Amino acid sequence: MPDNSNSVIEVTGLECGYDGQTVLKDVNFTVKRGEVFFIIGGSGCGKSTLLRNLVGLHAPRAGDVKFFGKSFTASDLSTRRTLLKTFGVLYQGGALWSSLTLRQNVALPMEEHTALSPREIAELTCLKLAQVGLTGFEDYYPAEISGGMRKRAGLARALALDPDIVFLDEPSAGLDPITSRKLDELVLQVRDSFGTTLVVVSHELASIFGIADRVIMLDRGAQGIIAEGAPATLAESSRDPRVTEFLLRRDRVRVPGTPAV
Ligand SMILES: Nc1ncnc2c1ncn2[C@@H]1O[C@H](COP(=O)(O)OP(=O)(O)OP(=O)(O)O)[C@@H](O)[C@H]1O
Repeated sequence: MPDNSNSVIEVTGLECGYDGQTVLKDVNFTVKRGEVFFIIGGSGCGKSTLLRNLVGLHAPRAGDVKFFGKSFTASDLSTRRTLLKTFGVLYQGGALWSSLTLRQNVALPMEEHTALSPREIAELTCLKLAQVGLTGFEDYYPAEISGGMRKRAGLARALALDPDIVFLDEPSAGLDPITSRKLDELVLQVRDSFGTTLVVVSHELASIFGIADRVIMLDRGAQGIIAEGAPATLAESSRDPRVTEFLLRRDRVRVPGTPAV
C-alpha cells in the first residue's frame, strides 16, 4: 500500500475537460508536505486545466482531489470553505485588483475570512509585503509597479491567510530571467521559512531544474501524466523521447553535474 501519511494533496482518477473535449483522464498523483512540486509539459497539455480543477475553479468530470485526507471534490459547502482557507493561489499576471493598493489587495482576504481587528490586519499586511520584499510600496497601485513586483504582491496576497499550500500558475510568465530567478528564490524562501507546500505550473526549464523537488509531466496526446520524479533524474534516465526532448531542449539551463548541451 502507498504511504500517504505525509500527503497534503492526493489526486485519484481525475478526469477534466470542457464541453465535449476531454483534456486529461485518469490522473493520479500525491504531493507531500513541504514539497516544491511542479506540473510541467508543453503548451496545451492541460497544466492550467489541472490547476483549475485542483483549486475548485472547475469541477472535475470524474475522480477525487483530497487535501489533508479530506475530499475537496465531494465535500459540502462548509467543508469546502474550510479547505479553501488552507491554500492560496497566485494566478498568472498576479490577478490583483487594479483599483486597490497593494496594502488593500493583501488585506482583502484577511478582512473577508478572519475575525482579526483592523489593526492586526494592518500589521500582518505590512509583514506579508515585507516577506516578498515590497516594503515601501504598500500604497502603490498594481499599475504603478513592475511585472515582477506584481507577481510578488500576488504571492503576498496568496500568503495572506498563512496557507499550508500555495498554487502558482506560470509564475515566470512575462518575466525576464533575472526577475524570474528572484521569484524562484522567494518560492524556496517561503517553503523553508513556513514549511509551505508549493504546487507550480510551469514550462520554464530554469525554474524546473532550479527549484522543483518533483514534477509530473503531462502530455497532450496521452491526455495524462507521462513521467513523474525529480527533474534531473528524469532528464538523465527517462527513456521516453517526449520527456527527454522537453527536458533537454537546447536552450535549457544545464542540469547540475552534466555537461552543457
Ligand atoms: N476555458 C476553456 N474552454 C475550452 N477549452 C479550453 C479552455 N481552457 C483551455 N482549453 C483547452 O484545453 C486544452 C488544455 O489547455 P490548458 O490551457 O490547460 O493547457 P496548458 O498546458 O496550460 O497550456 P499553456 O502552457 O499554453 O498555458 C487546450 O486544448 C485548450 O484549448
